[in-house]
Amino acid sequence: MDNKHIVLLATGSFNPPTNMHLRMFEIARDHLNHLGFTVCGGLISPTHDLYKKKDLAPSIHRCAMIKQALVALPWVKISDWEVKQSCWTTTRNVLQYHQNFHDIIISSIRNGDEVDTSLFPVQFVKNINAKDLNQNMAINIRLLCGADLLESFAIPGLWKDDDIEAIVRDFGLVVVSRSGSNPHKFIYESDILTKYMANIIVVTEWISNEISSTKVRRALSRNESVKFLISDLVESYIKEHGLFGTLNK
Ligand SMILES: Nc1ncnc2c1ncn2[C@@H]1O[C@H](COP(=O)(O)OP(=O)(O)OP(=O)(O)O)[C@@H](O)[C@H]1O
Ligand SMILES: O=C(O)c1ccc[n+]([C@@H]2O[C@H](COP(=O)([O-])O)[C@@H](O)[C@H]2O)c1
Repeated sequence: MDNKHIVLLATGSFNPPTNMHLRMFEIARDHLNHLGFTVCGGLISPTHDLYKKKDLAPSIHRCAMIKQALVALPWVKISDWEVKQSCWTTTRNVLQYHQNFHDIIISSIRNGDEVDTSLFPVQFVKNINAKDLNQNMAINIRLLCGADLLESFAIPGLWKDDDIEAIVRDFGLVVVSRSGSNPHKFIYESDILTKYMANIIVVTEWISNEISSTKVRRALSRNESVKFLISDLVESYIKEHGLFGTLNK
C-alpha cells in the first residue's frame, strides 16, 4: 500500500482555538509536501467534555469556535465524532475511527459506489485522481501534535504504553516543535518512539512563540487584547457568549 496520502488529525481541548493551532497545520503540510507526501486534508477533533481539564468550555462552544477559526483554513475540517461519544475516548480510538472511515470512503470510490462528497475531508477530491485509486492508494491518518503533547507520553499513568505503541506504529506522528521542547531528544530517550522513529516526522517551528490557549483565556478574563492571537471571528463568538470570564466586560 502506498502511504503517501496523508490526512492530519489534531486532538486537544482547543479551549479556545488559537492562531497557533492553525499555523501548526500549515507548517506541517508545507513540511510534508517537501518530503514528497500529499496532504489530502486536516481534521480537528476536540476532546470530550468529560476529559479532565481545568476551565474546559462545553464542547458545543469549542466546536463552534473551531468552525469560526477554520474559516481562515478551509482545507481543515472539524470532526465532532469524539465529542459526541458517551464518554471520553482515547486518542488511539479517535485515530482508528477516522482511519476506518477513510478506508470505507476509498473502497466505495474504487467500487464506483455513490459517495456523499460532503463527508470528504477537505481537499480529498482535488488531490486524488482515478489513476491513484486504481493503484494501491491508501489514506493514512496521522496524529498532528505539538511537542508538549508528545512529551505528555512520559507523564506516569497518563497514556497506556500499548496505545502509544499503536499510535506510532499504525498511524504515525507529525510533531511541531514548541518553545522549550526538544522532540528529537525526547524520541531518543524513549524506546518505543525510537523503535518507530521512521513514523515520526518532526517539524521545526523556527518562528517559535509562546501562544497557548491558557494565556489567551487569562488575557480574556483580564479584558486584555487577544487580537492576532485568535481570529476575530473566534473573539466575537467568545464575547457574544461571555466565555472565559468575558461576561459584561
Ligand atoms: N504554540 C504552539 N506550538 C506548537 N504546537 C501547539 C501550540 N499551541 C498548541 N499546540 C498543539 O495543538 C494541539 C492542541 O493543543 P491544546 O488545545 O492543548 O492547546 P494549548 O494551547 O496547549 O492549550 P492549553 O494552554 O489550554 O493547555 C496540541 O497538540 C498542542 O501541542
Ligand atoms: O489516549 C490517551 O490515553 C490520552 C491520554 C492523555 C491525553 N489524550 C488526549 O490528548 C489531548 C490533550 O489535550 P490538551 O488540551 O490537554 O493538551 C486530548 O485530546 C486528550 O484526549 C489522550
